[in-house]
Amino acid sequence: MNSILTSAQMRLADQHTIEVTSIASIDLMEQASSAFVTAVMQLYPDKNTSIVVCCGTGNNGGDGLAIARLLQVRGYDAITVWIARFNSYESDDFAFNLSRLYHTPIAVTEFFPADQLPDIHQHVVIDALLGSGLNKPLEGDWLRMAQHINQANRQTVAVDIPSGLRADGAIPEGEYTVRAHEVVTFQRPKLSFFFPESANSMDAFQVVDIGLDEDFIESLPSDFGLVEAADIQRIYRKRKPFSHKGTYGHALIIAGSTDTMGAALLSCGASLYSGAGLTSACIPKEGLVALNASHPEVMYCSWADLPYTWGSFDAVGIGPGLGKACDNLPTILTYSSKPLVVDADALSFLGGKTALLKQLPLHSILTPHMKEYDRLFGPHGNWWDRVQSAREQAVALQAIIVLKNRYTFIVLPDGTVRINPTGNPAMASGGMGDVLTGMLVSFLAQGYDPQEAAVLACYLHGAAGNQLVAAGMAVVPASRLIAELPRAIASVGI
Ligand SMILES: NC(=O)C1=CN([C@@H]2O[C@H](COP(=O)(O)OP(=O)(O)OC[C@H]3O[C@@H](n4cnc5c(N)ncnc54)[C@H](O)[C@@H]3O)[C@@H](O)[C@H]2O)[C@H](O)CC1
Ligand SMILES: [K+]
Repeated sequence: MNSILTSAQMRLADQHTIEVTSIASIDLMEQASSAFVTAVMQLYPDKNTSIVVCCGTGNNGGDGLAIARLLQVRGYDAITVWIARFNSYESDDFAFNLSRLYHTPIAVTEFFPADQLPDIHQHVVIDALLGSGLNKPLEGDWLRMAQHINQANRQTVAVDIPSGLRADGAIPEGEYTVRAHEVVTFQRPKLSFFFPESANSMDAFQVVDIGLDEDFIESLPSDFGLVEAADIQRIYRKRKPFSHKGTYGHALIIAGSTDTMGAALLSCGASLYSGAGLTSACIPKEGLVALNASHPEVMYCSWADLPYTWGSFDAVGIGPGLGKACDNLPTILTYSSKPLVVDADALSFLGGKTALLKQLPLHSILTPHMKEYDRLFGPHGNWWDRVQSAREQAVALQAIIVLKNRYTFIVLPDGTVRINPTGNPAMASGGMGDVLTGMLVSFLAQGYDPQEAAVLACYLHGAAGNQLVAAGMAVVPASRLIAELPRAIASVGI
């Protein structure tokens, strides 16, 4: 897992690296700028590309000055530098890099107020106004400069973070920032990149290594970690050579109603294709023909039989398309001390029912999207607050909350958060959540503990979607994703 640091922790890592590896801070800036330039050269290989580097006077601006010089050294000869001199502050490394720049042919223009800014005719803008040192919203000259950059509508690449975007904490609605097509960020992604509100500030980001001490970074306590392929390799257990259906558990999906049988079928299919030894469906009888036609391997279990058969299931998921039958949830909760996967209609049913929520078996997995989450635990004005609330609820309920989005937040019972990086907009369509539920139940049935199952299911769900997009699909329907799951699993190990 790649821990994600707050801006204060990033500064610590910066200072630590300077002290322990005895690298001077100006040289660390040079390393960061060099890594940035390598990324820019890949984005814009044509050395005739005209570029304006807009610099503040702190270390983000210092990076900008070094980037301009290094680009010129590497053959880019249409470089212009603008400096936003909106106050008297300048960092030492900014000042040093400015003195270096005067030995180059690069044109430097300093702007005192921001109202004399010339039109931007360059092809690319490099945004080095403000970085992780941001401590208040953009206003006055800074705001005008950011507006000027955005109105020019050029290819914009931000250094470390779009100017005006905070690295962590709530992003207030309408907060103005430079809008970057690409952010080349140093050493670790910033937490705010994973929050939907950052979509107003950036299209994409890439992380470049600038040589900070990785051991130190990983030793810092962090509440947020980014799931990596290596985590999945560690969690995933290959199927055993002498094994049979009993080895991989029995999953039960309680789902579907006359009008919403598809949700049940998708969950059952996902359980089957994620490798559960057996999958049973507790669905209305009207769904049997469809179930047999779509997934003949899946068995049927009636509501009446549930009390007697309950003990034979290794894992149970409840909710997709369940409709009115959610009324049975309180009874179901009396059957089991095994963790449940609770999704969709079952989550809506639990909304406001605090006593019932507390009866959920320990380490149950709740899989709300934003609206379901707010229905469960009350409205939230922004994603930061929602995630903080999910951390409190996960601790209080000793549950795992899988808060679904472009980057799904997997909130663990100790209050820490794993951020899932896989998935893509081609997957944004109905039924995807039902598939995730089936996968979660399947991995639980196979003996993964709930935290492992949550990380594994979210990652492979997105990975399957990514594989289909890589194979040329612009849109990925949920039923197609199911068929891809075995291949996504195979990419981890057979
Ligand atoms: N992480 C690392 O190890 C490295 C980071 N580098 C770069 O350094 C910046 C952070 O630099 P810093 O000097 O701390 O802050 P900024 O340049 O972001 O800001 C300068 C200064 O501006 C003031 N300020 C903050 N917010 C506002 C505002 N809204 N309006 C006006 N003024 C504002 C405040 O006083 C700040 O101190 C990081 O992003 C990287 O780009 C290193 O170069 C390499 C190592
Ligand atoms: K910036």
